[in-house]
Amino acid sequence: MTTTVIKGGTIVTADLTYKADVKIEGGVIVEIGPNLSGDTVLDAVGCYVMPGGIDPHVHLEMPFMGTYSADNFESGTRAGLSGGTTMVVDFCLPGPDQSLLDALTMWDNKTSRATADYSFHMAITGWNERIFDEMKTVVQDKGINTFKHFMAYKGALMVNDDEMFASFQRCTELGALPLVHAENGDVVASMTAKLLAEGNNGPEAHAYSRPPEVEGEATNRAIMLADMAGVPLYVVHTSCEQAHEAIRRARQKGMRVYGEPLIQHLTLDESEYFNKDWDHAARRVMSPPFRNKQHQDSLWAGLQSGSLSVVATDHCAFTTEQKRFGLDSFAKIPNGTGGLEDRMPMLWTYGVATGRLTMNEFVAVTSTNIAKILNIYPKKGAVLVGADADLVVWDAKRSKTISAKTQQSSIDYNVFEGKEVTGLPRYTLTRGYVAIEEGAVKTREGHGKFVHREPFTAVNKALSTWKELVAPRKVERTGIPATGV
Ligand SMILES: NC(=O)NCCC(=O)O
Ligand SMILES: [Zn+2]
Ligand SMILES: [Zn+2]
Repeated sequence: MTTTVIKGGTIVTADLTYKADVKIEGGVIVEIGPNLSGDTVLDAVGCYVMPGGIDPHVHLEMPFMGTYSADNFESGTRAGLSGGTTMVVDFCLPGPDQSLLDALTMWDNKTSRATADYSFHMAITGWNERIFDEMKTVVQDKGINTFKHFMAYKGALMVNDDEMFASFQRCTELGALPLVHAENGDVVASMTAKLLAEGNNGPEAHAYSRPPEVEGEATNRAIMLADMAGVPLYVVHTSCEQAHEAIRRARQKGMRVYGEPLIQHLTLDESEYFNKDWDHAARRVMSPPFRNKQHQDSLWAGLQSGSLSVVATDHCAFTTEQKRFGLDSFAKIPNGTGGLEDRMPMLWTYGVATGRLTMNEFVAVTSTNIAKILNIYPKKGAVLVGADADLVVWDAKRSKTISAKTQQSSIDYNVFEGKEVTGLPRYTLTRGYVAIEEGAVKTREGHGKFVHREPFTAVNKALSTWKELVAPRKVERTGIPATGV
């Protein structure tokens, strides 16, 4: 078997920075040390060698709001690799009354052209005995240990508290981790109707219909339900202080709750919605919406202090033409933005280069933390012997101006258009294959493989042991007074 050596670089992991070469054979790391040699040598002098990024929140070819998100598993994973992301996790969304397993077959069928590894979260969009039963198959046979719950999108993907609580309890039994999109869907529906009735139909009203309180309330509710079910919780796209506060408080009380801010919320603010150009504003419509600077500061602080764990993208890209479905009503603008290609360079530029994050924290929040949360560490998220050679050779001096004209995503704009980023891959390797080389795209369609994820043991077991210890117990009494005396 041929070998590849990444030579002369500085390895940066979530907890270490040191000079060493990395030798790869058969798609995995086989040796780390000085003066290694191999059949192919990749020059990493002056660069950092880091675990490839993992984006745990993407929607490729997602059926949503009467259309499909524009990037598929080929263009989406190609965009990811181009920016240093070597694995994505998409969401399998069963339709009303659809079997989870049938939905999974549909999602499997979308992936044949994936250029990087991927996995799925399974969405729970209703509740019945079949879902209860199939969750076990999903976890034990299909390699999926995460279940997503939408607390918003009333009349579509949304589940109610009783359904969500039942699913959380099932997650406890199965060693699975529930995820929530935390916005109060009833309140959003009511505010949307009011805004439209008052003639507020532009994209800016999307933000008015989903204030931070809507997110804070739902985040807190989900945390309380998870605590009562005795299960950890992962909150996707945490965008504001109210939601962050709920997560912070829960973590201080010892609860295992993970928060995931998006690169968009960290770097773009609500002023985008007041742009006079309808297309500009509509292209940035996503849920939750962009917030103000105070909320952004809160998210950065969360990443620094560890109360927030992961930076994702929620990549769900719609073309301008698709966004125009909502010309007469913001409620019909497909929700979602792109970001897969830009997450790592944007976070490096606005995080590491500004001193807000260390390089090791960068690796933690783009790769290692989520690998641990998803139970795929150290196969992914690590530079260790035996780990998959999903690696990025990061050139902190390489720069570019983000532009839709040169991006990999198939849409016709980029929400980060015009931003100067410094810090880009020199090479991106997916299981040892060099897919990106000095900006040249050499991705291989069909190279990407499904990443099987085993159920959780440690945290779920600890929580259920504790729950059992403090479970309600009937007090056996003697000398009970006779009735009627
Ligand atoms: N976030 C968004 O606006 N679109 C994608 C679906 C979701 O994650 O809520
Ligand atoms: Zn969402
Ligand atoms: Zn999403």
